[in-house]
Amino acid sequence: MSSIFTDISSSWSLDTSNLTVGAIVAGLIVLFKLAKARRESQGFPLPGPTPLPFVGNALSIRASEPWVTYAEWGSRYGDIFKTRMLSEDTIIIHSEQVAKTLLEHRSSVYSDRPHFAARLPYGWGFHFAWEPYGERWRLQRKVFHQFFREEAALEHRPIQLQKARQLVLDLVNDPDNHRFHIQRHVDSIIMSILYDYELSPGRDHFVELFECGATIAMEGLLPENSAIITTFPFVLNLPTWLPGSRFSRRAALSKECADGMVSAPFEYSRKREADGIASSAMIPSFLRSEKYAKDPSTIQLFKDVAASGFIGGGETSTVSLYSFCLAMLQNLDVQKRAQAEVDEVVGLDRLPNFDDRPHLPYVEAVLRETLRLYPVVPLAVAHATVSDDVFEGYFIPKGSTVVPNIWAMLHNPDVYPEPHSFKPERYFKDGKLDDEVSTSHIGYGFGRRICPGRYTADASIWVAMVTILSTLTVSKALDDKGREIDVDPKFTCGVTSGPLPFPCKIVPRRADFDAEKFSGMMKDI
Ligand code: HEM
Repeated sequence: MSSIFTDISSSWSLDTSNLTVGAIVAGLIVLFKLAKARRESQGFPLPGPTPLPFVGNALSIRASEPWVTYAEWGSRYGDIFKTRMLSEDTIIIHSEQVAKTLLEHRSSVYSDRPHFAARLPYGWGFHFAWEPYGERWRLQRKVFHQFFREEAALEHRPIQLQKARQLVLDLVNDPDNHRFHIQRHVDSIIMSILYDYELSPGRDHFVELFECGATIAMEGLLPENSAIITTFPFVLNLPTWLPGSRFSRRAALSKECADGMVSAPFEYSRKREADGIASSAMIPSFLRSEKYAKDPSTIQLFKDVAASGFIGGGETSTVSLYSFCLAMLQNLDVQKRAQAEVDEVVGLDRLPNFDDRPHLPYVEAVLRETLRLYPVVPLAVAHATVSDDVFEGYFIPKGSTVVPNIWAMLHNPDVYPEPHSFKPERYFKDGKLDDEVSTSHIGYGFGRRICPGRYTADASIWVAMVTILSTLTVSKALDDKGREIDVDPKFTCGVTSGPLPFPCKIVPRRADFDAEKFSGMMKDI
């Protein structure tokens, strides 16, 4: 009897607790829906292409140039719209004006980064481009700023000048490997500034480490792969021997490379410092500061920031210079006019330097047009919101991924008539450079996340360009019958985009301009 009673009472109490739990859950759902409805009633949902079940809009996006698809959608749906990749929504900003309003004027809301599920498993916690908006990011940016802000970047000029001249010498000696020399030139600048490290001849082992880390990590950080990893996080934990375990295998390899690239060049600087070799580069300067250089968390901070600098600055500046070569090859008239300006201002007996810059407006316009026609980071780095927002009646929820389509902004025919043509003249009004026209600096992004390496990038690219213009001619390569090979450029697609290797001929502009004469001219630095 008592056991029956106990059974009944326990089953009754079970029912009661079931009911209670059910009521709480139902109450929570109602509350959640009410809260969501209240939030959403603050504004309308954003327009955008209708997503298909499961895949969203993924199948309609041009895989090799997603920014072109987004530009077409921008013309249809307006300056801000929403698209969906698998289960992830992304807000695309189509116009510069909206980008400035949201990412700059409301930067306290729009300066976060989306959560990339691949970031930590791929070993990329070090890179502050993907660090969430918060105290750690602020510290990283502050450290970086000390060495790369506008005035500090002036200190890099002797290195940039010397490396630009070395680049020309390398191109004279070995023109066929132009892509390699451009990349090496950019890497050598950034490694000098960060670690006071001179690249070894040929392939350099630190650079190889960075390349290995970046190549694998970029795969994981690509939006489509990131969407797969976010939607099916278990793919990162599959045993590496299982078929289909590609993501977990790549993550393990990526982490190994990332750990190496953060530590190895730092240890190189540490050893040189211990050997008493003085340098004003970023890491050696840090190692000399008694106050900070013994604290493990500060050491890690500097290691991470320096590696972020190499990753942020290597590929981007290389791609810009390579795009410049492509533009010169395809626009010989522009190249001739820029060369004539350099000859007139600099003369034929010396090489250009930074003091010449204000006197070379056409070269300046060539630089702007290169960064406009070939934006290196066409979709910037995605921003994210830290709180709900309403913009022109549209509701933008907290945690939204927000992507400025820099490519669309720089190809807007209302601002840049004939946007697909290379026309430096567009920046002139009444014979003078007109700063009103130029918004090509938006290639460096927006607001609190704007590229902190932009002053260094701008100076590195300018001095390399002007040194090439003063000494070399870039033109179409010839086939074995002596006919010019036309170039139909193809572009890479990732976080950065730039020309795939193309044939080209690089020759000294004057017959007497050989490596020996050139080496002599380099001595005026
Ligand atoms: C042509 C050259 C370059 C271009 C076009 C470029 C472009 C960009 C863009 C579009 C962003 C994202 C901005 C945003 O989120 O709105 C960015 C971020 C960044 N760039 Fe650059 N960049 C260049 C060169 C450099 C150089 C030389 C360095 C280092 C010396 C560098 C370091 C960084 C870093 C660390 C970030 C992350 C900033 C953050 O999230 O707070 N970049 N860059």
